[in-house]
Amino acid sequence: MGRLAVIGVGVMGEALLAGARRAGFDDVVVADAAPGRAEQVAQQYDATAAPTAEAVEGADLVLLAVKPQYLPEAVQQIAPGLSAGAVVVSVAAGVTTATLEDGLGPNVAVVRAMPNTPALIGEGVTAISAGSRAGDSALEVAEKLLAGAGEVVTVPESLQDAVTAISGSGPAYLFYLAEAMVDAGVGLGVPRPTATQLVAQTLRGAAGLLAQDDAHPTLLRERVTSPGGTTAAAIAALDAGAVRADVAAAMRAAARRSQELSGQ
Ligand SMILES: NC(=O)C1=CN([C@@H]2O[C@H](COP(=O)(O)OP(=O)(O)OC[C@H]3O[C@@H](n4cnc5c(N)ncnc54)[C@H](O)[C@@H]3O)[C@@H](O)[C@H]2O)C=CC1
Ligand SMILES: O=C(O)[C@@H]1CCC=N1
Repeated sequence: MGRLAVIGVGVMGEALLAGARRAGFDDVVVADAAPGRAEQVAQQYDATAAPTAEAVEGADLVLLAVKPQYLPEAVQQIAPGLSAGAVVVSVAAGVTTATLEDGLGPNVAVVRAMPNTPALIGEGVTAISAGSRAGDSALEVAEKLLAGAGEVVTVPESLQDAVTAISGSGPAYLFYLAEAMVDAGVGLGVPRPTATQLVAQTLRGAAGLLAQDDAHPTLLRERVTSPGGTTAAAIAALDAGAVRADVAAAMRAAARRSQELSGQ
C-alpha cells in the first residue's frame, strides 16, 4: 500500500487516519501545526510524527486535512518534498483540484474528497472527484484509503459543492434536529437523559430502516403515520412551518458557501 502521510490531524484527519489503519495502511506519517498534536496522534495510531514539510518525503499517498483557510500554507510547505507520482487527496471544502494542482506542481495526481464525521466510527460516506492528472489508479488508491472510514462514491467535481451540502455538512443537520427533539421532549416533561436516549435510538433505528434495500423515505414515513393520528398532526405542523423549504434553503446556503470558499 505504500507510505501514507496525513497533513492535519484534527477532527477529520484523525477520523480518516483511524479508517486508514482499519483499511490496512501500516506505514503512516502524521503532521500537525498544533504543538504536540502530531506526536499524540502518532502514539495513539502507531504512526510516526514529523514536521509538515518532511512528512510527505517518500510518501506515495498524502491526505491533506487542514482547514481551507490554512491550505495554501500547507500546500507551500509540502510541494517541494512530494515524490513524483504521489497521489494527494484533499478533503478541504470548496478547494478545487485546479487550485491544488497549481500549488502542488505537475508531478502529482490530485483527488478532491468530501467525507463526513461518521467516518470516526467507520460509518462515513465520502464523495471523491479526480483532478486533471488523476487516472483510475489514483482514484482507486484514494478509494482504498477512504473506504476504511465508510462508503465511497465518485462524482464529477462540478457536484462537489452539492455533495458538501448533502453529506459533508449533513450530520450537523441531524444533530440540530436531535437537539430540537430532546429540548421539546424535556418541554413535554421527559427527563433530559431519557429524552436523549429516546432521540438517539430513534435516529439510529430510522437510519437503519432507511439503509435497507429499496427503502424509500416517503413510504417509511407513511408507515408511521396513522390516519387521524399523532404523526399526521406532527407532520401538518412541520408543513405549516415550511420546514421542507427551510431544509432546501439551508442546503443551498451550504453549497453557496462551498462555492465561495473556492474563490478565496
Ligand atoms: N469537520 C467536518 O465535518 C468536515 C471537514 N472537512 C474538511 O476537513 C478539513 C479539516 O477540518 P477539521 O478536521 O474539521 O479541522 P480541524 O481544525 O479539526 O483540523 C485541522 C488540523 O490541521 C492542522 N493544521 C493547520 N495547518 C497545518 C499545516 N500547515 N500543517 C499541518 N497541520 C496543519 C491544525 O492544527 C488542525 O489540527 C477542512 O478543510 C474541512 O473543510 C470535510 C468534510 C467534513
Ligand atoms: O463546515 C464545513 O465547512 C466543513 C465542510 C463540511 C463539513 N464541515
